[in-house]
Amino acid sequence: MTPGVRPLIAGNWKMNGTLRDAAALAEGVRAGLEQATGADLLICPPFLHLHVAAASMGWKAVAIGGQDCAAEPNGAHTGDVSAAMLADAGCGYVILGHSERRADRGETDALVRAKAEAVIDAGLIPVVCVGETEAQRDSGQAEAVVAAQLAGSLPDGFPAAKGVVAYEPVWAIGTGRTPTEADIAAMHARMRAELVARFPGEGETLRLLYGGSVKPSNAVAILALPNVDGALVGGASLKAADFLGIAAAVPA
Ligand SMILES: O=C(CO)COP(=O)(O)O
Repeated sequence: MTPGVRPLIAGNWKMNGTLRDAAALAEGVRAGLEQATGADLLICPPFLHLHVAAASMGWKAVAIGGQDCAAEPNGAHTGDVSAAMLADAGCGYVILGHSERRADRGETDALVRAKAEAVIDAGLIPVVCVGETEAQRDSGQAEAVVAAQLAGSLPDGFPAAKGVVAYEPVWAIGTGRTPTEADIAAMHARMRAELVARFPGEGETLRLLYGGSVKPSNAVAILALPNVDGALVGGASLKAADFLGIAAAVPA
């Protein structure tokens, strides 16, 4: 953790569940909130489940986020959802540039940057994801790849003091594999250095999340690492007890 920075535990529900499931999961998270945690909590349901999750949450105990948004503010963009629509639905955050979108939808750093600008314009906080593939790590390029993604994906107007960046190694997502603690710490130190150089005076307190096979059993060790200011959780965020168990790894 970074001294003086309040950690963020974020759940990315991806494309899972029904409306009923979303309401029950949000309710489960809300009901377990007495569990002590020193972290802010964020859940990111599918678009169609945002409203029911926000309503079930009581709209404020836990922040709500989208998993993506359009780069354009409105207009003739069939099938897209704007940042302003997400704000209207109760969102405070938007995940951008997740590796599944970079891989499945061909999202480039430039598109992620344009989306981040749209999110900032709508008054929301971007959660920008970066991370190397296994081949890139094996060939010793991991830090260079992540540094380039950061440079290309973050707009100059990135609200670094309150913005969020998530390091999610592609090969650790949904696989049960994680980098060593030393590798996570080294990557987060490199990212912090890049961010401080680009956003002096603000990059120091930007929340740097780790994501990729985080679960209650490894959360204490990962969240204790320097420059790890929270977690972006996929599979384990679909069970309220597991998500809250990860949040409980942050000392109250
Ligand atoms: O992609 C992730 C969060 O955005 C991580 O997913 P898992 O926690 O399922 O590995």
